[in-house]
Amino acid sequence: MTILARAIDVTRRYGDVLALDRVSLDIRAGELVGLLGPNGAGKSTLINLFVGLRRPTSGTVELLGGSPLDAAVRRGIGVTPQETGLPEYLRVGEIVDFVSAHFPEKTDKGELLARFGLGDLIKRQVGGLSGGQRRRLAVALAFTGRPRLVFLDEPTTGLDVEARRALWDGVKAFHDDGGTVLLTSHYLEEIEALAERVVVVGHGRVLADDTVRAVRDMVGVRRVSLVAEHLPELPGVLGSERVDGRISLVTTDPDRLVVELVRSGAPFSGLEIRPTTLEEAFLAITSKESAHV
Ligand SMILES: Nc1ncnc2c1ncn2[C@@H]1O[C@H](COP(=O)(O)OP(=O)(O)OP(=O)(O)O)[C@@H](O)[C@H]1O
Repeated sequence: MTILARAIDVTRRYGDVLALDRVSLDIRAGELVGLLGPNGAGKSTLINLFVGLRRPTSGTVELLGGSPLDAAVRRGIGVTPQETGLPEYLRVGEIVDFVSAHFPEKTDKGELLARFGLGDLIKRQVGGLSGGQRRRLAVALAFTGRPRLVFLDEPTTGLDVEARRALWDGVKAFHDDGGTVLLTSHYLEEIEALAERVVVVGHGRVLADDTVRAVRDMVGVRRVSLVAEHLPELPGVLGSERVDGRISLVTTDPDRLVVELVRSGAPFSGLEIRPTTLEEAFLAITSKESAHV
C-alpha cells in the first residue's frame, strides 16, 4: 500500500527536552490514524515535522514521496494546527476562497461548508461565529485544496457534543472518499469513533501502534462489575470503584478474580465482565511506561 508519510528513526530535541525519541511511523493511503497520548507526549511535534514546520534533530521525515520542506509537496496536504487565528472581518466564504486560491485543485465551497455543518454561514463574518463554528471552519480549511493527506491537531478541543459530531461527519466524509487523515486527540471516544488505527505516544516514544481493538487486547485489562455489600481482598485488582451500588473492579485476570470471588463465599449478584474502553487501555499503557522510567 502507498505510504503517504513516513518518519524513520526520528528524534527531535528542544534544548534539553527530548520531545521525540527515535520514532518510526508510516501513514498509508486511505488510513484514518489516531495519535493518542498525554500532554507533552510529542504529538504536535510529530505533526509539525510531517508538515514541514519543524525539522528533526536526527532521522528522516518523508511526505508524499518527497520532503516536507518542499512547498510543492506540501500543496498535497491539509493541516489544522491546535490553534488558529482567522481574520474577524472576512466572511466565511471569503476565507475559503482565500485559502483555496493557494491550491491548484479546489474542493467545492458549498459542499465543503455543508460537510462541516457551516452551509448556512457562508456570508457570515468570522467575528460573528461561535467558538464551535470557528473551530469547524478552521478544520474545514484543511480540506479546501483537495488534499491527499490531512493532519488535524486536536480538532475538536472546546467543542460541545453536537459540534463535535458535525466535525466528525466532515472528517468521515473525506475518509469515505478515500482520504487519509492523521489526527491527535485527548478525547479517547473520538479516536474510538473515527480511527481504525491508533498510535499511542508517551515520553516521545511510540508505545503501541495497532487497531483500537488490538491495543485494548494488548493491555488485556477487563472490567468486572457486580452488586455486593462487601467484598474481601481479591487478587490482581488494579482499581475499584462503587457507583450506585455496583462495584467495578479493573483487572488483567478476570477468570482468576471470579474464581477467588466465588471461593470467598461473599454474596454477590449481577456479575458482568466487559472489555475496557480505550481510555482504560491508554492509562494502563502509559502507566506501565512510567513504571519503566
Ligand atoms: N518550541 C518548543 N520549545 C521547547 N520545548 C518544546 C517546544 N515545543 C514542544 N516542546 C516540548 O516538547 C515536548 C513535546 O511537546 P508536544 O507539544 O509535541 O506534545 P503534545 O503531545 O502535542 O502535547 P499536548 O497534548 O499538550 O498538545 C513537551 O515536553 C514540550 O514542552
